[in-house]
Amino acid sequence: MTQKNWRKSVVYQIYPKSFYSPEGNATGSIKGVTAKLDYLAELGIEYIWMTPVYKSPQNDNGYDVSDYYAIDPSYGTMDDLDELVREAEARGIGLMMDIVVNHSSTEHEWFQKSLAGDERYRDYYIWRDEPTNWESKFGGNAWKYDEKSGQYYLHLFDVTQADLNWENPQMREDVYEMMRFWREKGIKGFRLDVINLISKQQDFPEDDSDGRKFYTDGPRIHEFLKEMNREVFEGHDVITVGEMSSTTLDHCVRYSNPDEKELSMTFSFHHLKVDYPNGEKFVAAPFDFLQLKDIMSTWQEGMHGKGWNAIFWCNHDQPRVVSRFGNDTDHRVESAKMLATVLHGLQGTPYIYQGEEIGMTNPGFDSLDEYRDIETLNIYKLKREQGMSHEDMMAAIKQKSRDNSRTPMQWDATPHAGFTSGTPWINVAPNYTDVNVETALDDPNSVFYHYKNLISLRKELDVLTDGDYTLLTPDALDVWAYTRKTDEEEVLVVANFYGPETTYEIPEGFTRADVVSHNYDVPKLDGTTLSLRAYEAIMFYKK
Ligand SMILES: O=P(O)(O)OC[C@H]1O[C@H](O[C@H]2O[C@H](CO)[C@@H](O)[C@H](O)[C@H]2O)[C@H](O)[C@@H](O)[C@@H]1O
Repeated sequence: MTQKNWRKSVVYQIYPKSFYSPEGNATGSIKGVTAKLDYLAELGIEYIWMTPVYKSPQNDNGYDVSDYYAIDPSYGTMDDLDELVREAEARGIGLMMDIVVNHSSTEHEWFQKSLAGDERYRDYYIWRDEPTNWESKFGGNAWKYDEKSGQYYLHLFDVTQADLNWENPQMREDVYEMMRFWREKGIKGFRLDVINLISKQQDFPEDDSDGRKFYTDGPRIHEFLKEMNREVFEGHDVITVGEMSSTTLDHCVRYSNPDEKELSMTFSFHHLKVDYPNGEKFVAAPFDFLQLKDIMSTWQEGMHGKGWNAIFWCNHDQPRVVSRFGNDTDHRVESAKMLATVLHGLQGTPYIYQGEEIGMTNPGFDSLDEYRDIETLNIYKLKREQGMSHEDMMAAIKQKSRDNSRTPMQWDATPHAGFTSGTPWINVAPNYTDVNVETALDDPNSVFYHYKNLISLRKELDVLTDGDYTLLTPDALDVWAYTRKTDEEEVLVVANFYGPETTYEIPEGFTRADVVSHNYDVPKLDGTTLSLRAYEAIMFYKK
């Protein structure tokens, strides 16, 4: 696939644990992904990003890798992976692997040798005589004491996810060698987990906050990524996306500017914190629409001509977007299509998270027993100890838990949504009898076909790839309207983010005949006055 092509491509994210189990197991498998490739080809996506399937104790669902060269038996075998690569390639789909090298599992051989004081491996992790007050992103202090050596190791995530020491050149070379191994297997892309956290400030100071300023976009990050590019990517047909935790626009321009030779594109998360009052995730709260438009517009303008955004509403760490920024009760279909239109009109590479293309919703679990995620369970315990009530905490979890997106993919209306004939590892969302792939494929007006149209428009209309972005409605409390322009072409996207009907004066020159995507039958357009019904979204295109 050429450089030109990937900028017109759409990536589909698969969380294999919840995708499909043809074997009838509690968890999905690699064979389950292969079995559904025709469905993905029908949608029109060109890459699959598959979250980690390496050997792992699964404390953080595979983001705690204990062997980077082996497939976890719960997912199948290396032969299954090779088959998936081949079968995907036969359908014009490239497989992207998830590389988790900010940390490894404490069960990894490297950490076990480090723990034992092995001369080579001790320094593969970050050991200190004294801890700092840095906080783990999953709650509690980020350092764990080891009695044997009398030292502390750093874990920015779970205590079983020890941070690797990127200052050690031999460790870095081992990581690059592992990545080359996957590249040689025919992997067409790498998604790099929290990659902007790998370079820590080496004096490890105390903080007046949680410590993130001392390791986010850290002192040697660009040097490390340039080295990784030289050692693994350069001259090869692979695309790369860095997951950038709490990053800045300036850093993302550098990470993804082709001249810098670091990465193809970056994920940033600021637009998904517009429902975190005072930066607090675990509080139930409505989202701030003005802030959402402002943040996404800032990133559209700031990256244009300089870097490249990975654009997304959902992933395996986020609630379902139709429940979050749409309306998953009275207007599920309209609002799912509206959100798709707004995102797929933007510049960047769109990522669709499994089930988003059929408008899957948060499951609405009320009981803590139904949640599985390590972050959710850790934070519940911590916040309760700090005095938050069970009711407030459950309201927050119901809205924010990462498990909202991890319920099984809804394939059909049979028991467990056709995900497995066994008992799934996490409950299926109760609405699976209505919201499922089979129903969506049978309905020409479904959310699925709306996504399919948007994916094919990206391939057809160069302006969606190249055009600049202008926000037309910064202050409107309900409408998001923007244009994308090149010298030859122009796109106008207008969306009502709420239920009540509203009006918007569109720029001169667009007519009903220019509509290329719409979630209602006929636009209510009178001259330049557009009346927008609940969650109505229209994309106009003219040359
Ligand atoms: O919210 P941010 O600070 O901007 O960070 C972005 C996400 O980072 C983490 O996600 C990834 O790393 C975790 C550890 O490997 C893993 O559990 C997760 O599944 C990865 O996607 C964090 O856990 C997320 O909540 C943040 O959204």
